[in-house]
Amino acid sequence: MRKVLPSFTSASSWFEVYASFSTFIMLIRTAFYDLIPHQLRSFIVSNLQAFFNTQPNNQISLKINQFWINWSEDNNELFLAAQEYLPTRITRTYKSLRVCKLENEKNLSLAVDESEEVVDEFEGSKFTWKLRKTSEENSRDSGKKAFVLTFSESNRESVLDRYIPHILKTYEAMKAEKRILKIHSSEAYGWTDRELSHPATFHSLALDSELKQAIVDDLDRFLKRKEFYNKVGKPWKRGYLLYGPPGTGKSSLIAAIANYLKFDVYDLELSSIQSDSELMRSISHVSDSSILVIEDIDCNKEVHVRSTTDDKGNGKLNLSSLLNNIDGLRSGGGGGWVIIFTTNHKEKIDPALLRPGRMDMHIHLSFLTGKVFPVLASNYLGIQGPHPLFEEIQGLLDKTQVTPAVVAEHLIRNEDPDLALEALVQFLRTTVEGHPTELY
Ligand SMILES: Nc1ncnc2c1ncn2[C@@H]1O[C@H](COP(=O)(O)OP(=O)(O)OP(=O)(O)O)[C@@H](O)[C@H]1O
Repeated sequence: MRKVLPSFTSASSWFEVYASFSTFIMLIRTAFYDLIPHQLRSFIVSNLQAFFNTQPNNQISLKINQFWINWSEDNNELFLAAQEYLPTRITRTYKSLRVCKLENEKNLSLAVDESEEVVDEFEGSKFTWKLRKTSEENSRDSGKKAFVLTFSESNRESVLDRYIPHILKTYEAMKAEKRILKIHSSEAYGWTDRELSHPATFHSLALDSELKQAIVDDLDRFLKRKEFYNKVGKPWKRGYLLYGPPGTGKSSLIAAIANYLKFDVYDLELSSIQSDSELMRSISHVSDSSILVIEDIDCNKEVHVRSTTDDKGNGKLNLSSLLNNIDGLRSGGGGGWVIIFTTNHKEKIDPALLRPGRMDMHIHLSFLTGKVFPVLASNYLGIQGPHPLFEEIQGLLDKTQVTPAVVAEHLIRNEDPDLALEALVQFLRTTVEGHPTELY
Protein backbone atom coordinates (compact mmCIF):
# COMPACT_ATOMS: atom_id res chain seq x y z
CA MET A 1 0.00 0.00 0.00
CA ARG A 2 2.70 2.38 0.91
CA LYS A 3 4.26 2.03 -2.50
CA VAL A 4 1.03 2.76 -4.37
CA LEU A 5 -0.30 5.77 -2.44
CA PRO A 6 1.77 8.97 -2.40
CA SER A 7 2.59 10.44 0.95
CA PHE A 8 0.58 13.64 1.76
CA THR A 9 2.47 14.60 4.79
CA SER A 10 4.29 17.70 3.46
CA ALA A 11 2.73 20.97 2.21
CA SER A 12 4.47 20.61 -1.16
CA SER A 13 2.76 17.24 -1.69
CA TRP A 14 -0.68 18.87 -1.07
CA PHE A 15 0.17 21.60 -3.54
CA GLU A 16 1.11 19.02 -6.18
CA VAL A 17 -2.22 17.24 -5.73
CA TYR A 18 -4.17 20.50 -5.97
CA ALA A 19 -2.25 21.53 -9.12
CA SER A 20 -2.90 18.25 -10.89
CA PHE A 21 -6.61 18.30 -9.84
CA SER A 22 -7.03 21.85 -11.25
CA THR A 23 -5.33 20.84 -14.48
CA PHE A 24 -7.67 17.85 -14.72
CA ILE A 25 -10.78 20.04 -14.22
CA MET A 26 -9.51 22.56 -16.83
CA LEU A 27 -9.00 19.72 -19.26
CA ILE A 28 -12.54 18.40 -18.70
CA ARG A 29 -13.98 21.90 -19.06
CA THR A 30 -12.12 22.53 -22.33
CA ALA A 31 -13.15 19.13 -23.67
CA PHE A 32 -16.81 19.84 -22.65
CA TYR A 33 -16.83 23.12 -24.60
CA ASP A 34 -14.62 22.11 -27.54
CA LEU A 35 -15.74 18.57 -28.26
CA ILE A 36 -19.47 18.50 -27.28
CA PRO A 37 -21.87 20.26 -29.69
CA HIS A 38 -23.89 23.17 -28.33
CA GLN A 39 -27.30 21.36 -28.38
CA LEU A 40 -25.96 18.37 -26.53
CA ARG A 41 -24.30 20.69 -24.01
CA SER A 42 -27.60 22.48 -23.27
CA PHE A 43 -29.35 19.14 -22.93
CA ILE A 44 -26.83 17.92 -20.36
CA VAL A 45 -26.93 21.20 -18.43
CA SER A 46 -30.75 21.31 -18.28
CA ASN A 47 -30.92 17.69 -17.12
CA LEU A 48 -28.39 18.32 -14.40
CA GLN A 49 -30.41 21.34 -13.27
CA ALA A 50 -33.62 19.28 -13.19
CA PHE A 51 -31.82 16.62 -11.17
CA PHE A 52 -30.62 19.09 -8.56
CA ASN A 53 -34.06 20.74 -8.44
CA THR A 54 -35.55 17.52 -7.07
CA GLN A 55 -33.40 17.76 -4.00
CA PRO A 56 -35.17 18.50 -0.71
CA ASN A 57 -34.07 22.12 -0.57
CA ASN A 58 -36.33 22.84 -3.57
CA GLN A 59 -39.54 22.89 -1.61
CA ILE A 60 -42.78 24.63 -2.46
CA SER A 61 -45.36 25.73 0.08
CA LEU A 62 -49.07 26.25 -0.36
CA LYS A 63 -50.98 28.17 2.24
CA ILE A 64 -54.55 27.01 2.75
CA ASN A 65 -56.35 29.67 4.76
CA GLN A 66 -59.38 28.86 6.87
CA PHE A 67 -61.24 31.68 5.12
CA TRP A 68 -60.58 32.69 1.55
CA ILE A 69 -60.50 36.33 2.55
CA ASN A 70 -59.50 36.64 6.18
CA TRP A 71 -62.15 39.11 7.26
CA SER A 72 -64.96 37.28 5.47
CA GLU A 73 -66.76 34.21 6.79
CA ASP A 74 -66.47 32.21 3.55
CA ASN A 75 -65.15 28.89 4.74
CA ASN A 76 -62.45 27.47 2.57
CA GLU A 77 -63.67 23.97 1.72
CA LEU A 78 -60.10 22.79 1.24
CA PHE A 79 -59.18 23.88 4.77
CA LEU A 80 -62.16 21.93 6.16
CA ALA A 81 -61.19 18.94 4.05
CA ALA A 82 -57.60 19.01 5.34
CA GLN A 83 -58.85 19.38 8.91
CA GLU A 84 -60.87 16.16 8.57
CA TYR A 85 -58.40 14.28 6.39
CA LEU A 86 -55.17 14.86 8.32
CA PRO A 87 -56.22 13.18 11.58
CA THR A 88 -56.70 9.99 9.53
CA ARG A 89 -52.99 10.22 8.62
CA ILE A 90 -51.87 10.65 12.20
CA THR A 91 -50.00 7.61 13.37
CA ARG A 92 -48.98 6.65 16.88
CA THR A 93 -45.57 8.23 16.39
CA TYR A 94 -46.88 11.78 16.72
CA LYS A 95 -46.09 13.49 19.97
CA SER A 96 -48.60 16.31 20.23
CA LEU A 97 -52.26 15.88 19.32
CA ARG A 98 -55.55 17.36 20.36
CA VAL A 99 -58.15 14.80 21.34
CA CYS A 100 -61.79 14.98 22.37
CA LYS A 101 -65.01 13.00 22.51
CA LEU A 102 -67.94 14.69 20.78
CA GLU A 103 -71.50 13.99 21.88
CA ASN A 104 -72.73 12.59 18.57
CA GLU A 105 -69.61 10.63 17.71
CA LYS A 106 -68.85 7.03 18.58
CA ASN A 107 -65.07 7.41 18.42
CA LEU A 108 -62.56 9.86 19.83
CA SER A 109 -61.83 12.83 17.58
CA LEU A 110 -58.20 13.71 16.88
CA ALA A 111 -56.94 17.01 15.54
CA VAL A 112 -53.59 18.27 14.37
CA ASP A 113 -51.88 20.47 16.94
CA GLU A 114 -50.05 23.63 15.93
CA SER A 115 -46.75 22.28 17.15
CA GLU A 116 -47.13 19.07 15.17
CA GLU A 117 -46.08 18.34 11.61
CA VAL A 118 -48.07 15.70 9.74
CA VAL A 119 -46.32 13.87 6.93
CA ASP A 120 -48.59 12.24 4.40
CA GLU A 121 -47.53 9.93 1.60
CA PHE A 122 -49.28 9.92 -1.76
CA GLU A 123 -48.13 8.13 -4.94
CA GLY A 124 -44.76 7.53 -3.29
CA SER A 125 -44.07 11.22 -2.47
CA LYS A 126 -44.07 12.96 0.89
CA PHE A 127 -46.30 15.91 1.73
CA THR A 128 -45.78 17.84 4.94
CA TRP A 129 -48.60 19.68 6.67
CA LYS A 130 -48.40 22.22 9.46
CA LEU A 131 -51.17 24.23 11.10
CA ARG A 132 -50.41 27.91 11.73
CA LYS A 133 -52.16 30.99 13.05
CA THR A 134 -52.70 33.49 10.24
CA SER A 135 -52.45 36.56 12.43
CA GLU A 136 -51.11 37.92 15.69
CA GLU A 137 -52.81 37.24 19.02
CA ASN A 138 -55.33 40.02 19.93
CA SER A 139 -55.55 41.21 16.31
CA ARG A 140 -58.96 41.44 14.62
CA ASP A 141 -58.44 38.07 12.89
CA SER A 142 -56.85 36.25 15.79
CA GLY A 143 -57.88 32.62 16.05
CA LYS A 144 -57.98 32.19 12.28
CA LYS A 145 -55.71 29.52 10.98
CA ALA A 146 -54.12 28.14 7.85
CA PHE A 147 -52.54 24.86 6.84
CA VAL A 148 -49.17 25.12 5.16
CA LEU A 149 -48.58 22.26 2.76
CA THR A 150 -44.94 21.75 1.79
CA PHE A 151 -43.74 19.44 -0.96
CA SER A 152 -40.96 18.99 -3.45
CA GLU A 153 -41.10 21.11 -6.60
CA SER A 154 -41.15 17.95 -8.70
CA ASN A 155 -44.67 17.28 -7.29
CA ARG A 156 -45.98 20.68 -8.35
CA GLU A 157 -48.37 19.18 -10.91
CA SER A 158 -49.46 16.12 -8.99
CA VAL A 159 -50.45 18.28 -5.99
CA LEU A 160 -53.01 20.27 -7.94
CA ASP A 161 -54.08 17.53 -10.33
CA ARG A 162 -54.29 14.55 -8.01
CA TYR A 163 -53.30 15.05 -4.37
CA ILE A 164 -55.71 17.88 -3.52
CA PRO A 165 -58.59 16.26 -5.47
CA HIS A 166 -57.84 13.06 -3.52
CA ILE A 167 -58.17 14.96 -0.21
CA LEU A 168 -61.44 16.60 -1.29
CA LYS A 169 -62.85 13.25 -2.39
CA THR A 170 -61.87 11.58 0.89
CA TYR A 171 -63.50 14.47 2.77
CA GLU A 172 -66.76 14.04 0.80
CA ALA A 173 -66.77 10.31 1.60
CA MET A 174 -66.12 11.03 5.31
CA LYS A 175 -68.95 13.57 5.40
CA ALA A 176 -71.35 11.08 3.79
CA GLU A 177 -70.29 8.46 6.33
CA LYS A 178 -71.07 10.77 9.25
CA ARG A 179 -74.23 12.23 7.78
CA ILE A 180 -77.34 12.05 9.95
CA LEU A 181 -80.17 11.04 7.65
CA LYS A 182 -83.63 12.54 7.87
CA ILE A 183 -87.08 11.42 6.98
CA HIS A 184 -89.32 14.20 5.69
CA SER A 185 -93.08 13.73 5.79
CA SER A 186 -95.50 15.65 3.62
CA GLU A 187 -98.09 17.70 5.48
CA ALA A 188 -100.78 19.99 4.14
CA TYR A 189 -98.48 23.00 4.70
CA GLY A 190 -95.19 21.47 3.54
CA TRP A 191 -92.55 19.01 4.72
CA THR A 192 -91.66 18.25 8.34
CA ASP A 193 -88.54 16.28 9.18
CA ARG A 194 -87.09 14.09 11.90
CA GLU A 195 -84.06 11.88 12.18
CA LEU A 196 -84.22 8.64 10.22
CA SER A 197 -83.26 6.22 12.95
CA HIS A 198 -84.37 3.00 11.21
CA PRO A 199 -81.41 0.65 11.63
CA ALA A 200 -82.19 -1.57 8.62
CA THR A 201 -79.27 -2.46 6.37
CA PHE A 202 -78.99 -4.97 3.56
CA HIS A 203 -77.27 -7.23 6.07
CA SER A 204 -80.26 -7.20 8.45
CA LEU A 205 -82.90 -7.76 5.75
CA ALA A 206 -84.39 -11.22 5.59
CA LEU A 207 -84.43 -11.39 1.81
CA ASP A 208 -83.15 -13.85 -0.71
CA SER A 209 -79.41 -13.16 -1.07
CA GLU A 210 -79.58 -13.01 -4.88
CA LEU A 211 -82.36 -10.42 -4.74
CA LYS A 212 -80.37 -8.36 -2.22
CA GLN A 213 -77.30 -8.49 -4.45
CA ALA A 214 -79.33 -7.49 -7.52
CA ILE A 215 -80.68 -4.42 -5.66
CA VAL A 216 -77.24 -3.40 -4.36
CA ASP A 217 -75.73 -3.80 -7.85
CA ASP A 218 -78.49 -1.67 -9.35
CA LEU A 219 -77.94 1.07 -6.73
CA ASP A 220 -74.18 1.00 -7.35
CA ARG A 221 -74.75 1.33 -11.10
CA PHE A 222 -77.09 4.25 -10.46
CA LEU A 223 -74.51 6.03 -8.30
CA LYS A 224 -71.74 5.51 -10.83
CA ARG A 225 -73.68 6.80 -13.82
CA LYS A 226 -74.16 10.41 -12.74
CA GLU A 227 -71.77 11.76 -15.39
CA PHE A 228 -73.43 9.66 -18.06
CA TYR A 229 -76.91 11.00 -17.24
CA ASN A 230 -75.53 14.56 -17.26
CA LYS A 231 -73.90 13.99 -20.62
CA VAL A 232 -76.99 12.65 -22.35
CA GLY A 233 -79.25 15.23 -20.62
CA LYS A 234 -81.41 12.55 -19.05
CA PRO A 235 -82.77 12.86 -15.52
CA TRP A 236 -80.45 11.18 -13.04
CA LYS A 237 -83.02 9.13 -11.22
CA ARG A 238 -83.99 5.54 -10.67
CA GLY A 239 -87.49 4.19 -9.99
CA TYR A 240 -88.26 1.10 -7.91
CA LEU A 241 -91.59 -0.57 -7.31
CA LEU A 242 -91.79 -2.56 -4.07
CA TYR A 243 -94.78 -4.86 -3.98
CA GLY A 244 -95.99 -7.62 -1.70
CA PRO A 245 -98.24 -8.21 1.31
CA PRO A 246 -98.03 -5.94 4.36
CA GLY A 247 -95.25 -6.85 6.78
CA THR A 248 -92.86 -8.27 4.20
CA GLY A 249 -90.28 -5.52 4.65
CA LYS A 250 -91.10 -2.70 2.22
CA SER A 251 -90.41 0.02 4.79
CA SER A 252 -87.34 -1.87 6.02
CA LEU A 253 -85.99 -2.08 2.47
CA ILE A 254 -86.54 1.67 1.94
CA ALA A 255 -84.57 2.36 5.14
CA ALA A 256 -81.81 -0.05 4.04
CA ILE A 257 -81.55 1.76 0.68
CA ALA A 258 -81.41 5.16 2.44
CA ASN A 259 -78.72 3.95 4.84
CA TYR A 260 -76.77 2.45 1.95
CA LEU A 261 -76.92 5.52 -0.32
CA LYS A 262 -76.80 8.00 2.60
CA PHE A 263 -79.83 9.73 1.07
CA ASP A 264 -82.62 11.45 3.00
CA VAL A 265 -86.13 10.03 2.60
CA TYR A 266 -89.15 12.14 1.53
CA ASP A 267 -92.34 10.26 2.34
CA LEU A 268 -95.04 11.66 0.12
CA GLU A 269 -98.47 11.09 1.61
CA LEU A 270 -100.70 11.52 -1.44
CA SER A 271 -103.90 11.72 0.61
CA SER A 272 -102.66 14.97 2.17
CA ILE A 273 -102.29 16.61 -1.26
CA GLN A 274 -105.26 18.13 -3.03
CA SER A 275 -104.15 19.01 -6.53
CA ASP A 276 -101.45 18.63 -9.17
CA SER A 277 -100.09 22.09 -8.43
CA GLU A 278 -99.77 21.28 -4.71
CA LEU A 279 -98.09 18.04 -5.61
CA MET A 280 -95.59 19.82 -7.83
CA ARG A 281 -94.88 22.37 -5.13
CA SER A 282 -94.07 19.58 -2.68
CA ILE A 283 -91.90 17.77 -5.20
CA SER A 284 -89.97 20.92 -6.02
CA HIS A 285 -88.85 21.14 -2.37
CA VAL A 286 -87.31 17.68 -2.37
CA SER A 287 -83.56 18.17 -2.19
CA ASP A 288 -80.89 16.50 -4.30
CA SER A 289 -79.59 13.06 -3.34
CA SER A 290 -82.88 11.96 -1.83
CA ILE A 291 -85.33 9.10 -1.95
CA LEU A 292 -88.88 10.10 -2.79
CA VAL A 293 -91.31 7.48 -1.48
CA ILE A 294 -94.86 7.28 -2.75
CA GLU A 295 -96.56 4.62 -0.66
CA ASP A 296 -99.60 2.51 -1.50
CA ILE A 297 -100.19 4.07 -4.89
CA ASP A 298 -102.99 1.65 -5.68
CA CYS A 299 -104.94 2.52 -2.53
CA ASN A 300 -105.06 6.23 -3.05
CA LYS A 301 -108.48 6.90 -4.57
CA GLU A 302 -107.55 10.50 -5.35
CA VAL A 303 -104.85 9.53 -7.74
CA HIS A 304 -105.72 9.30 -11.39
CA VAL A 305 -103.26 7.92 -13.80
CA ARG A 306 -104.09 9.59 -17.07
CA SER A 307 -106.61 12.42 -16.76
CA THR A 308 -106.07 15.66 -14.91
CA THR A 309 -109.70 15.88 -13.84
CA ASP A 310 -112.02 13.44 -12.18
CA ASP A 311 -115.51 12.51 -13.45
CA LYS A 312 -116.97 15.66 -11.99
CA GLY A 313 -114.34 17.82 -13.63
CA ASN A 314 -112.42 18.56 -10.42
CA GLY A 315 -108.69 18.96 -10.74
CA LYS A 316 -107.14 15.91 -9.11
CA LEU A 317 -103.77 14.27 -8.86
CA ASN A 318 -102.33 12.84 -11.99
CA LEU A 319 -99.52 10.40 -11.38
CA SER A 320 -98.47 10.30 -14.99
CA SER A 321 -98.00 14.04 -15.21
CA LEU A 322 -96.31 13.92 -11.82
CA LEU A 323 -93.73 11.52 -13.20
CA ASN A 324 -93.24 13.61 -16.33
CA ASN A 325 -92.75 16.69 -14.20
CA ILE A 326 -90.24 14.88 -12.02
CA ASP A 327 -88.31 14.14 -15.22
CA GLY A 328 -88.42 17.85 -16.02
CA LEU A 329 -87.11 18.78 -12.59
CA ARG A 330 -84.36 16.20 -12.70
CA SER A 331 -83.16 16.53 -16.31
CA GLY A 332 -79.58 17.64 -16.61
CA GLY A 333 -78.35 15.66 -13.62
CA GLY A 334 -78.51 17.44 -10.29
CA GLY A 335 -77.95 15.39 -7.18
CA GLY A 336 -80.00 12.40 -8.22
CA TRP A 337 -83.25 10.96 -6.97
CA VAL A 338 -84.40 7.47 -6.20
CA ILE A 339 -88.17 7.19 -6.47
CA ILE A 340 -89.79 4.29 -4.66
CA PHE A 341 -93.41 3.30 -5.09
CA THR A 342 -94.94 0.74 -2.80
CA THR A 343 -98.09 -1.28 -3.25
CA ASN A 344 -99.73 -4.37 -1.86
CA HIS A 345 -101.41 -4.98 -5.23
CA LYS A 346 -99.21 -4.64 -8.28
CA GLU A 347 -102.02 -5.85 -10.54
CA LYS A 348 -104.03 -2.70 -9.76
CA ILE A 349 -101.38 -0.33 -11.12
CA ASP A 350 -101.79 1.16 -14.57
CA PRO A 351 -99.28 -0.56 -16.90
CA ALA A 352 -98.28 2.91 -18.19
CA LEU A 353 -96.64 3.54 -14.83
CA LEU A 354 -94.85 0.23 -14.70
CA ARG A 355 -92.63 0.75 -17.71
CA PRO A 356 -88.85 1.23 -17.39
CA GLY A 357 -87.87 4.85 -16.91
CA ARG A 358 -90.67 5.15 -14.38
CA MET A 359 -90.33 1.99 -12.36
CA ASP A 360 -87.05 0.54 -13.52
CA MET A 361 -86.92 -2.39 -11.12
CA HIS A 362 -89.90 -4.29 -9.72
CA ILE A 363 -89.04 -5.89 -6.39
CA HIS A 364 -91.30 -8.57 -5.03
CA LEU A 365 -91.25 -8.89 -1.23
CA SER A 366 -92.91 -12.03 -0.08
CA PHE A 367 -93.51 -14.40 2.80
CA LEU A 368 -90.60 -15.56 4.89
CA THR A 369 -88.71 -18.56 3.54
CA GLY A 370 -86.75 -21.03 5.67
CA LYS A 371 -83.47 -20.10 3.96
CA VAL A 372 -83.47 -16.51 5.19
CA PHE A 373 -84.89 -17.19 8.69
CA PRO A 374 -81.41 -17.13 10.38
CA VAL A 375 -81.21 -13.38 9.55
CA LEU A 376 -84.25 -12.69 11.76
CA ALA A 377 -82.90 -14.99 14.49
CA SER A 378 -79.70 -12.96 14.43
CA ASN A 379 -81.53 -9.56 14.38
CA TYR A 380 -83.91 -10.32 17.23
CA LEU A 381 -82.24 -13.00 19.35
CA GLY A 382 -78.58 -12.39 18.58
CA ILE A 383 -78.13 -15.99 17.46
CA GLN A 384 -75.08 -16.20 15.22
CA GLY A 385 -74.64 -19.50 13.46
CA PRO A 386 -76.80 -22.65 13.68
CA HIS A 387 -79.30 -23.63 16.39
CA PRO A 388 -80.87 -27.09 17.00
CA LEU A 389 -84.40 -25.75 16.33
CA PHE A 390 -83.54 -24.05 13.03
CA GLU A 391 -84.10 -27.13 10.87
CA GLU A 392 -87.65 -27.64 12.12
CA ILE A 393 -88.50 -23.92 11.89
CA GLN A 394 -87.12 -23.68 8.38
CA GLY A 395 -89.09 -26.74 7.26
CA LEU A 396 -92.32 -25.35 8.76
CA LEU A 397 -91.77 -21.91 7.18
CA ASP A 398 -91.43 -23.49 3.74
CA LYS A 399 -94.81 -25.19 4.20
CA THR A 400 -96.77 -22.08 5.11
CA GLN A 401 -97.09 -18.41 4.32
CA VAL A 402 -96.07 -16.15 7.20
CA THR A 403 -94.64 -12.65 6.82
CA PRO A 404 -91.30 -11.67 8.35
CA ALA A 405 -93.16 -9.10 10.49
CA VAL A 406 -95.24 -11.84 12.18
CA VAL A 407 -92.19 -14.00 12.83
CA ALA A 408 -90.34 -10.93 14.19
CA GLU A 409 -93.24 -10.30 16.56
CA HIS A 410 -92.95 -13.86 17.94
CA LEU A 411 -89.21 -13.61 18.35
CA ILE A 412 -89.32 -10.45 20.43
CA ARG A 413 -91.90 -11.84 22.87
CA ASN A 414 -89.25 -13.74 24.79
CA GLU A 415 -85.76 -12.61 25.71
CA ASP A 416 -84.49 -16.16 26.09
CA PRO A 417 -83.53 -17.37 22.57
CA ASP A 418 -84.41 -21.03 23.26
CA LEU A 419 -87.85 -20.18 24.67
CA ALA A 420 -88.54 -17.73 21.83
CA LEU A 421 -87.69 -20.36 19.20
CA GLU A 422 -89.78 -23.02 20.95
CA ALA A 423 -92.79 -20.68 20.99
CA LEU A 424 -92.24 -19.96 17.31
CA VAL A 425 -92.22 -23.70 16.55
CA GLN A 426 -95.59 -24.05 18.33
CA PHE A 427 -97.05 -21.16 16.37
CA LEU A 428 -95.77 -22.44 13.01
CA ARG A 429 -97.07 -25.95 13.70
CA THR A 430 -100.59 -24.60 14.21
CA THR A 431 -100.42 -22.57 10.98
CA VAL A 432 -99.15 -25.58 9.00
CA GLU A 433 -101.88 -27.76 10.45
CA GLY A 434 -104.39 -25.31 9.08
CA HIS A 435 -105.27 -23.36 12.21
CA PRO A 436 -103.53 -20.08 11.51
CA THR A 437 -104.03 -17.46 14.17
CA GLU A 438 -102.22 -14.55 12.45
CA LEU A 439 -100.51 -14.77 9.11
CA TYR A 440 -99.78 -11.09 8.60
N1 LIG B 1 -87.69 -8.78 5.03
C1 LIG B 1 -87.54 -8.40 6.30
N2 LIG B 1 -86.33 -8.48 6.88
C2 LIG B 1 -86.17 -8.10 8.15
N3 LIG B 1 -87.16 -7.66 8.94
C3 LIG B 1 -88.38 -7.57 8.40
C4 LIG B 1 -88.63 -7.92 7.06
N4 LIG B 1 -89.92 -7.73 6.80
C5 LIG B 1 -90.46 -7.27 7.94
N5 LIG B 1 -89.55 -7.18 8.90
C6 LIG B 1 -89.79 -6.74 10.28
O1 LIG B 1 -91.18 -6.49 10.42
C7 LIG B 1 -91.44 -5.13 10.75
C8 LIG B 1 -92.50 -4.57 9.78
O2 LIG B 1 -91.95 -4.60 8.48
P1 LIG B 1 -92.08 -3.40 7.43
O3 LIG B 1 -92.74 -2.22 8.08
O4 LIG B 1 -90.75 -3.17 6.81
O5 LIG B 1 -93.05 -4.07 6.41
P2 LIG B 1 -93.90 -3.39 5.26
O6 LIG B 1 -93.91 -4.35 4.13
O7 LIG B 1 -93.42 -2.04 4.99
O8 LIG B 1 -95.33 -3.33 5.91
P3 LIG B 1 -96.53 -2.34 5.51
O9 LIG B 1 -96.89 -2.63 4.10
O10 LIG B 1 -97.60 -2.75 6.50
O11 LIG B 1 -96.04 -0.95 5.74
C9 LIG B 1 -90.15 -4.39 10.60
O12 LIG B 1 -89.94 -3.51 11.66
C10 LIG B 1 -89.11 -5.47 10.62
O13 LIG B 1 -88.65 -5.58 11.92
